[in-house]
Amino acid sequence: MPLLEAENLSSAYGRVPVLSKVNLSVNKGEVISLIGPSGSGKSTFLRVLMGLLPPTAGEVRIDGGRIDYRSRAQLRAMRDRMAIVFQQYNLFQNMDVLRNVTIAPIKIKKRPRADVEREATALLLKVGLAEKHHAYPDELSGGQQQRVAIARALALKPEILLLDEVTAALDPELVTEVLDTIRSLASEGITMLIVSHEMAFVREVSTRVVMMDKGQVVEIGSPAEIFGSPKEARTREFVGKILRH
Ligand SMILES: Nc1ncnc2c1ncn2[C@@H]1O[C@H](COP(=O)(O)OP(=O)(O)OP(=O)(O)O)[C@@H](O)[C@H]1O
Repeated sequence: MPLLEAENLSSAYGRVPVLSKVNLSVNKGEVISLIGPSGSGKSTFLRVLMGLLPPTAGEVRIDGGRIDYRSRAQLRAMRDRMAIVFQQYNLFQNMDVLRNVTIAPIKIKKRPRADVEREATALLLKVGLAEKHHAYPDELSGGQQQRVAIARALALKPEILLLDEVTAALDPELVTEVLDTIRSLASEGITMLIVSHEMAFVREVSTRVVMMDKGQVVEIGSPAEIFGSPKEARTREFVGKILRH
């Protein structure tokens, strides 16, 4: 059974429709990338999956169970199984790196500090920041801050990690270090949904690629299919434009 499914999922900001009948199923261990033109609804799709925006039609299922977006308990349970990292890393400026990573598991999940700090140390090593436990965000580069944000998300032990254009705000020379971190998470088998404009990276790391346009899923395929022999004209056009860049 898929870990996460969206079936005929539609959503809107107020009266403006943004997602229209989106279907996707995500199996455990998959790395699925969402691509498509600006404004095609990729971020909105992640927001609905994270429970930040309700569907207007259709449904989301986790382990086969339909999420009732009117139930606070169900939303909380859903968010407990996922973590999202945004383009803006939004670290707590008045806390050092270790505290940024440990605060939610300690304060919200009420887990023992010693366990959480031990895990955080391992996570900071994994994202290449073992030396930076006691640095403050303003002492770090954008790439380092984004890696702290990824460690902070992983500290919540999500079953699915959602990454929303996490390298888009970074200077080009800092993008690689963040992509390297994501690549190593992918090789560990963490289930991920990625929105990214880094097409070479998407092609390399994804198990499947979802092409979106105007709030709809246009095509889903392997990276080789989507980038090498897309079936749909809109995919061909988008991929062609991007690859010519
Ligand atoms: N908070 C909001 N309120 C109203 N409309 C919004 C809001 N956020 C996004 N939109 C609109 O919803 C549509 C889809 O936006 P979304 O951010 O999901 O697209 P995207 O594919 O992620 O684009 P990008 O690659 O530029 O981030 C766009 O037309 C956008 O203007």
